[in-house]
Amino acid sequence: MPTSIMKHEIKEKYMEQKPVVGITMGDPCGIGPEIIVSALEETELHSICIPLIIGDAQIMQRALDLKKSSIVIHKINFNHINSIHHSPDLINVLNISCLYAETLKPGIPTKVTGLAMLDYINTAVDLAVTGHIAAMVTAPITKTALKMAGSPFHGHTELIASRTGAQNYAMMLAGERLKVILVTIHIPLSEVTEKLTIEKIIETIEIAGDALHNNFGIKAPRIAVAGVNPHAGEETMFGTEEEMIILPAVKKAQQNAQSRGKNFIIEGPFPPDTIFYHAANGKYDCVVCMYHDQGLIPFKLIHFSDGVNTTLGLPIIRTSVDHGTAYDIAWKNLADHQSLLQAIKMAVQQTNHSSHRQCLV
Ligand SMILES: NC(=O)C1=CN([C@@H]2O[C@H](COP(=O)(O)OP(=O)(O)OC[C@H]3O[C@@H](n4cnc5c(N)ncnc54)[C@H](O)[C@@H]3O)[C@@H](O)[C@H]2O)C=CC1
Ligand SMILES: NCC(=O)COP(=O)(O)O
Repeated sequence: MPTSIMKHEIKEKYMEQKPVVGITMGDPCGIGPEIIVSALEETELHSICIPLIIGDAQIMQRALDLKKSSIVIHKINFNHINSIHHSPDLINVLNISCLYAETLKPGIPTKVTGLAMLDYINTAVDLAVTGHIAAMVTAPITKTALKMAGSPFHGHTELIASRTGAQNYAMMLAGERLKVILVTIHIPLSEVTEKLTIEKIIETIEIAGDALHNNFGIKAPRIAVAGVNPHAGEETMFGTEEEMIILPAVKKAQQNAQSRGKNFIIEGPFPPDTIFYHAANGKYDCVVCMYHDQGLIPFKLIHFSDGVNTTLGLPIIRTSVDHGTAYDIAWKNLADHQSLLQAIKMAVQQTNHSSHRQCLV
């Protein structure tokens, strides 16, 4: 057979194949299992990927019952990790825990559920690192349960970074209109200013620029850097962090971009009360935020239902819902699955854009 035809056939086959996306089940007492079922009922999802739920088959069955879904569980264990099926009528579950659905209380975190959540996340990371899945998507966990289970990590981000050995990583919340990236993540507000360093801000700006270019396909990313004080300090009247830390970081990041041939437009520090308005209206592709709520409050005002949380700077692809476990509505069939759907789509998109290993079955 001529080589050109063989190549064509191989390419055709490759195109038909879809990335396996591992979806961690999250907190069994929260909305994770039910939003996973709702997302998997969207047939469009099955045209772009093969979902593999990393969790608990019995809990997933209970979620299917809650949603009155006709999808059938295909239970997989570790020894048969490659026996994944591709059909919108079934749901592949890598059965990691055995939590006995009927004993779980919706909305009540426990050490046992915390340990299970940790297992799902660690397993997904390992599967991604070894190339068994192309990307991992996380359903929400409860940080208290993680703590009860003895984990030193505050959230997925820190845990996954540690397990993959990533040193320079950042949390980005991404939506169509607004993207924010955080210099500090899960720390008390009272510790924010002491944790801000020129190096950390430069690193976050550069992670943002690379991700906007490589993962989101933006040729010349426009990055706005927020101040931390009212009116960005206003000539040090309301704080010195802008003069002493943020402005030098912006200047150095601009120099680095120029000397490395990166087409980044980096500006700031800007007064935090107006910069999000400009970014959401198209002037910037991303706002670099000094602390968690500075970025997440404007982000969730715009993107609560369809926003995606993604960890950048990892050797694997990880996206997540932007919301938490919503204990107040858990197991009541009220939760919106749009954020999870977008997170899965973004993970697939990142497998197409990035140099991360593709996993296809
Ligand atoms: N990706 C993750 O694993 C995240 C975990 N968390 C954790 O979740 C737990 C609860 O956090 P909260 O601050 O209460 O935030 P939350 O996002 O769980 O809930 C806040 C409000 O939004 C509503 N809500 C959240 N998601 C919804 C959805 N999909 N559909 C409809 N309504 C929804 C809830 O009912 C509640 O009224 C905490 O332990 C927190 O640390 C919070 C954010 C992200
Ligand atoms: N607000 C974002 C959040 O708490 C999620 O954190 P992580 O679990 O993705 O690290």
